[in-house]
Amino acid sequence: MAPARGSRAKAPKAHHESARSLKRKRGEEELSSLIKRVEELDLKTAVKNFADLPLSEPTANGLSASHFKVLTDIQSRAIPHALKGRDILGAAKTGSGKTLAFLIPVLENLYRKQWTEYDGLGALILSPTRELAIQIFEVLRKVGRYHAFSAGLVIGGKSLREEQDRLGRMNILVCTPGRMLQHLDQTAMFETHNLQLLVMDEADRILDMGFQKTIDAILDHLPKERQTMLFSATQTKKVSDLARLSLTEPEYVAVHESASAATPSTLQQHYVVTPLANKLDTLWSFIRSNLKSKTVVFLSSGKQVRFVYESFRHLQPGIPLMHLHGRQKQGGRLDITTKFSQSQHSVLFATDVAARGLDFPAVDWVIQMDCPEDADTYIHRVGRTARYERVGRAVLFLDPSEEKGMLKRLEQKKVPIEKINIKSNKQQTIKHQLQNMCFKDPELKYLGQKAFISYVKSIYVQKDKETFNIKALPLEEFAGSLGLPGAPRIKFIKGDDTKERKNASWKMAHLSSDEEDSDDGASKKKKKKEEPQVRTRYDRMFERRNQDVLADHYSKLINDDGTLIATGAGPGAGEDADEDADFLSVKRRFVAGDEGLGQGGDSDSDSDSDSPEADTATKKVQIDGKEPLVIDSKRRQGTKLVYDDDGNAHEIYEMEDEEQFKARGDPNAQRERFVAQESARTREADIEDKELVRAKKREKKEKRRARERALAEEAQQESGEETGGLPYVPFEIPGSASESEPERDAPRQQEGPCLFCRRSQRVQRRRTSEEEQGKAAPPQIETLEDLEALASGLLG
Ligand SMILES: Nc1ncnc2c1ncn2[C@@H]1O[C@H](COP(=O)(O)OP(=O)(O)OP(=O)(O)O)[C@@H](O)[C@H]1O
Repeated sequence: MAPARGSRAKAPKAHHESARSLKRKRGEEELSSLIKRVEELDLKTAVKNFADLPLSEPTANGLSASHFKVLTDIQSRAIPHALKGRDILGAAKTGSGKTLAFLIPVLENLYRKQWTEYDGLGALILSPTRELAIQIFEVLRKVGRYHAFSAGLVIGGKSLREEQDRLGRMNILVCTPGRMLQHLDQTAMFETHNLQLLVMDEADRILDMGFQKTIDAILDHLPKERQTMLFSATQTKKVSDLARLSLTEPEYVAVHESASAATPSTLQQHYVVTPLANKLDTLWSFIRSNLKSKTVVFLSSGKQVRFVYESFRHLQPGIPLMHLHGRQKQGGRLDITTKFSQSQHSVLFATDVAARGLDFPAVDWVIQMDCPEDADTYIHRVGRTARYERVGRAVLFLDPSEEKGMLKRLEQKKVPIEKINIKSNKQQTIKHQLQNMCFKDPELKYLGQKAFISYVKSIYVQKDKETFNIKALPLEEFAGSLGLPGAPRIKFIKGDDTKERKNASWKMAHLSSDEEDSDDGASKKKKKKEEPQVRTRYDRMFERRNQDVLADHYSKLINDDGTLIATGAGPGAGEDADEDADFLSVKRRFVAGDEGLGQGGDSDSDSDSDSPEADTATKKVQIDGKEPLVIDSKRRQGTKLVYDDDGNAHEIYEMEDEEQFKARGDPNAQRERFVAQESARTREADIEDKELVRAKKREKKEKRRARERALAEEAQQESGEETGGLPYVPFEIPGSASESEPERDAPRQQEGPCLFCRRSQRVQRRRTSEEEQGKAAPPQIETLEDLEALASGLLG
């Protein structure tokens, strides 16, 4: 008998459905088996290989595709506890693999809970710096590539609006604290009530005073019932911190606690005693003798970094130089970290923004030109070399006054360090070249002055007075070593604010300007408020360069009458002066013979600058030893001059000899003729001007149209990609290796982003198979935009 109509069509559908339910069943069985294996995991037996851990298929595949096979000590000790949902306090030496120790549990614990986009934010990973957040995100992308979770990077640098749109659908976020709090406070659709895991990398830094308020505010937004994991090479065990985090019976995993040293055994550590005034020479000599190395040089502030970088660049040591500090633009910072990572031989001058967590491959040397504020900072800085079983060398430069105190601190923290001497035949001096360069280049001199001030400031605010003694430092010689003709004068303010600053951690004070995340916004606002409202063009000119940091040397050239030029010193004196006036005020002294900007006089009172009278004061400027030029701002009225072919200046209308004028005829007729001529000239000029305005408008319009056309084309291309392009997706939906496999999350794939996910899976599968066959390399992330595009692309 022939089958009834329609039954033939129904048969494959029924078959398909039963295959699907079979697969779903198999998926469920695998999941419950995984859950059981985790429950039964024996915490006493050390796990050696990732293959021996109860891990989901997507994580296992991600690890093997990233060539991770054997666990490091911290991973083997921490991951089993973390898989069971325990709170973790993880401490292990630098470069020992802490990142995977928290990323694997994050992926696995969400996977076992069958986390989907509808469940919202499942895990929050906090990093103290943007660079580290980016690095963590990249590792997450690598090992999590076969998972279906959406992951995002929230580190600022983009408009809040752009990030807001995506946040609501993220499962895992890697972020810096400041930006995170901004979203928690301002993004309406951003819910955190479901959060399962909170991770703090470099936890001791995140929990220290610099971030205290921000972290407390973030914690207020998070549910108390959650798993919390803290990791650092210098872990906090402070009870108060643990209480703040509501940890429940945390497992303290400190793998190297009983080790004889707090630093990797493959790291050779030395120090040289080099007087402050010789440090630059020593650094230069070191770089010149290590042109085939990769070196990170740590300095105490962004201004120091800029000065050393710029001056060494002028001197051309014969090796690529790079610099990294918190004041650089985000894109630039990422470029530099990428370039340095890829370089074989180069020198990176950096502030402590690069001290923690950054995993630059194959760094040979870490040089600490400026003494670190404490032993923990030392440990993190040297940790940029000798990572994961590689060898590395570190040298600390110490002024004789710092030697005793610092060695004591290092010994207390179990840091083995040996003294070495500089070979005298290798020591070169660049003092004279620097002086010459600073003399010729006011910009460089300005940087040198700023570097000097920021260094002195950094020493002044140090808490450890046993190591840092500002009175013992030869500041005049130090200024000379930077190429400056004398030490910029600095006056230390006594008062409540200074006291507060003195008691604060230097790192905090320093990082507040270096890191986007520090909460220095309020103080910036305050400074803005204090700016004097009326400032003349001359005030601004004088503030622009060199005026706030002038030396004794210059003051000797000032006239005996000591005529004072009062300008906006103190809180209102422009951005840079603001910073220095935070707790140090710079005595203003105007300079004679200072690259054409010389002035005379001395300002004894900072309040001079704040008073509006300062703007109308008489200014006396002396240029290259010539007679002082007196500028009375009350009578400052410009005269327009024209120059003839010989370069002589004339007023526009100069008086003619009266007799000659009368000889030319009736004065009234001459006047009328003159007026008529001038009116005709004005009309002509008017027509030209109007034509010019029209041409400019046309040009503007053209440009706008071109922009619109480009945007339209871009949009077209984008929509083309939506249907046929290859968007890259970091994570794959588990269990979807073939279309016929059960689709655990089938319903969600039918809506909005799910369509994208399915296509992405195909793309990802294609890429993966290509990668496996060695046909295609994983896409290179070159800019922050690439990286952010990954996160946004994932969410469609
Ligand atoms: N199991 C592993 N097998 C091989 N390499 C690993 C393993 N785990 C981590 N690594 C590698 O070791 C290096 C250091 O890892 P990671 O950056 O996680 O160290 P860390 O302990 O967080 O260092 P820091 O304290 O400086 O932040 C990285 O290059 C990483 O790829």
